[in-house]
Amino acid sequence: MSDQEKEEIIRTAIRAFPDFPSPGICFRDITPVLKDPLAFCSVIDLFEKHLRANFPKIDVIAGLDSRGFLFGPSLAQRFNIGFLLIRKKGKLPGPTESVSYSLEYGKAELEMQYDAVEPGQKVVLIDDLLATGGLGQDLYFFQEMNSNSA
Ligand SMILES: O=P(O)(O)OC[C@H]1O[C@H](OP(=O)(O)OP(=O)(O)O)[C@H](O)[C@@H]1O
Ligand SMILES: Nc1ncnc2[nH]cnc12
Repeated sequence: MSDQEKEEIIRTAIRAFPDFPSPGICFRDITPVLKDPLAFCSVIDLFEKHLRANFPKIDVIAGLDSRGFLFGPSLAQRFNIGFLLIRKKGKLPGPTESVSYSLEYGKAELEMQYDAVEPGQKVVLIDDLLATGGLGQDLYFFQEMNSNSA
């Protein structure tokens, strides 16, 4: 199957819900992608292809709470590398680093364990969608921890 066909399967599966969770927001619902093995596999295939083409060295896949957790582990398996959790505040034990950011609706704070990444490791952040790009701040989060974000 071509990449274009995979993209079409994914695009068709994602549903749009206007005015959810508040007026003016068009919510993109990925749950049908998870229900359909072909759509889910297409997502992982395209992520993998993109990463292999653009990043020669990847040490860790990091998933953003919570929808990044749905795709990250399957992708990490493709590369035979580890997966780490970046969680909403207060969920991870031990020393953590945190960052606050604004979302399309509301604000949030993310945390990761201080020893989750070794200095110099190349980390790929995985999530389901970009709305305002507020999560781009996570790049600074990783830089602060002496890592390199791909
Ligand atoms: O581009 P942005 O404005 O940063 O928004 C995108 C982020 O918002 C959603 O997560 P949310 O915080 O709603 O959490 P959830 O995955 O637990 O629903 C989505 O899964 C992305 O992580
Ligand atoms: N428009 C949107 N659809 C789905 N999830 C979101 N998270 C933030 N904005 C979103």
